[in-house]
Amino acid sequence: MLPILESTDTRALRRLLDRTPDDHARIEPAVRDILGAVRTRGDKALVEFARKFDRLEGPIELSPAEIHAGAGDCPREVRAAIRKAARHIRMVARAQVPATWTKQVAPGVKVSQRVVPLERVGCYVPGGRYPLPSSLLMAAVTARAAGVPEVIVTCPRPDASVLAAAVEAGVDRIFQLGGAQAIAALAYGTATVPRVDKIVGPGNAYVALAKALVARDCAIDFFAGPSEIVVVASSGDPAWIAADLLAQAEHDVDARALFLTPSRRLAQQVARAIEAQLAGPDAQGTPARDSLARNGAIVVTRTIAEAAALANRIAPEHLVVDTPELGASIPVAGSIFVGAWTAQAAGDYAIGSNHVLPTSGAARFRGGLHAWDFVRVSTVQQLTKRGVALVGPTAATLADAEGLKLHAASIRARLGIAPKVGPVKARARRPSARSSR
Ligand SMILES: NC(=O)c1ccc[n+]([C@@H]2O[C@H](COP(=O)([O-])OP(=O)(O)OC[C@H]3O[C@@H](n4cnc5c(N)ncnc54)[C@H](O)[C@@H]3O)[C@@H](O)[C@H]2O)c1
Ligand SMILES: N[C@H](CO)Cc1c[nH]c[nH+]1
Ligand SMILES: [Zn+2]
Repeated sequence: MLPILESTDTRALRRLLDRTPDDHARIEPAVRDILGAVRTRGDKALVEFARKFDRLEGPIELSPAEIHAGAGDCPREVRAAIRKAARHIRMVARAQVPATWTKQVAPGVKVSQRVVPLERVGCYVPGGRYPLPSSLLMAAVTARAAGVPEVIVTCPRPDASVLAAAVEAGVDRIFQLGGAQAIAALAYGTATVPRVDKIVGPGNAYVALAKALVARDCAIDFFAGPSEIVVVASSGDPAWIAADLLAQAEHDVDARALFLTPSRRLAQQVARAIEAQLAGPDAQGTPARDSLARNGAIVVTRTIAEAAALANRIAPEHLVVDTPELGASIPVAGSIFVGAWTAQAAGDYAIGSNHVLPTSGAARFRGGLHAWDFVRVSTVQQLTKRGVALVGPTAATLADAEGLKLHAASIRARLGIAPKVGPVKARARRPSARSSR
């Protein structure tokens, strides 16, 4: 039975909150070794790791013919679902693309926002335990909606559904690579795998940590590791709450599922519902029981406000609440699911919102994958003679205040104030083409 903790039990609570489900320190040396090996030995190391961890047979890259043939093996109803989910994700992603605009700051002073897609992105698609075509759609459809011309996918074991999703999203190349080795290949490039501008997508602890370690050399989206869910509610159907918790626990033994409630009765009902559902056929052979035993809990709080404050401290990937007001009172979460009808797992697939989300507290500083992850937003500025006359003196005064005389001079030159010059030293005469003529 899932433990029911009291929020007044500060020791137990601290153990729960301080817990890092994906134990970075334990795996970091192995991840660093893999990154180093791929950096120095390229494809040779890639093939060794892919054979060792993912039983790769055949070449690393799938040909376009193999991709299309594989996609054709995907059942028709799954392909239709992929198409519909992609349509929703595309709709949301298109609405997210930042706008270009021009602002006349003052007469002759123009500032524009320019939005240019990244040139080549790498989407990591998990495939260790389950094939996740939905993760491919979330990353690649969004990249395409933002206008990225070259979209590359790595996936340790792409099955027919992943290949069908790749065709739907218009992916350019697929490499059968997983784990830290796939991340190293995308970040540094090898003879076979081209280096990308940015790596996006979720994965297990090895993948998420590898992304964090290459972030010095290659842009990444954010830390998107093992799944997390925090349900905060004082009312609701215990079986539905239990089902939402179990759904995320199903992903990984490192996944984390918590239920925070001021209602002791609901806490007990949810604990019983979890036990009943774990005994059912769908839960057999999944990591859900182990995941809950390691990282799951139900916490009975004194008030709903205390539960909300606790959730906010956790900064969960998925936050599920029973009312919109409660959702609004918890600003720190990757993605928020409101009301009993909003099955959180529907958002994993088909609502259109992105399921690639920050974990391990990364929701403190950002939300999920977004069209702006795939574009460069820069400003373009242009002054006329009148414009420089308007802003130039202000800029030059600030440059003087900073002691940056050459900054000031470069501006005043445009205001008709010639830069100060000193005596020019006579250069030693060297025989030159001109003097020898
Ligand atoms: N945060 C999000 O947005 C989000 C979305 C979807 C899935 N997820 C998470 O993605 C993860 C998917 O995990 P997965 O394992 O099924 O697939 P995965 O593709 O992420 O990881 C599989 C790879 O891990 C590597 N690996 C496994 N054991 C290793 C070891 N001992 N040493 C070195 N490398 C090793 C292998 O190379 C293998 O290819 C889950 O944790 C799930 O919760 C997160
Ligand atoms: N829940 C995952 C994000 O943590 C996304 C996913 C993909 N497939 C099923 N679920
Ligand atoms: Zn999920």
